[in-house]
Amino acid sequence: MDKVFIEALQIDALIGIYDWERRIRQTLVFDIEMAFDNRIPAATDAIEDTLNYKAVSKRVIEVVSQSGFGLVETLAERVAAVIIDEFGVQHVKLKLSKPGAVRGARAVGVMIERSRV
Ligand SMILES: Nc1nc2c(c(=O)[nH]1)N=C([C@H](O)[C@@H](O)CO)CN2
Repeated sequence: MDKVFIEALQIDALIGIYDWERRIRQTLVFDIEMAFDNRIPAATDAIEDTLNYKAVSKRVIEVVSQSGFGLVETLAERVAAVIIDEFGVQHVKLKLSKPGAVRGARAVGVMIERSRV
């Protein structure tokens, strides 16, 4: 299946389980792959026929900026659900990285894949 992707989308959010994390905003990084049949927009050359990565990015920024979960797992699940429910995506692969959360690691986080049921 073809994909539409968003790579290294950086968004500041309230995230984390520790007290000090509840008082600051941290930069999270999202890599998102969304299944989509690109032959349709390729035939029409019309933005209306695409899965618009700008529109998805804007909505993800909105959701993440307004969120305040403890775990990255919870936030990843919420973002995947929004992409599937609001943009009609059949399958999404999402990597949520939390850079600098663990000393010695460039980033930690989660990778999930979810499908429309
Ligand atoms: N699997 C997870 N492990 C941890 C998380 C998390 O969200 N998922 N969060 C933390 C802390 O918030 C950490 O990021 C602070 O450095 C620890 N482990």
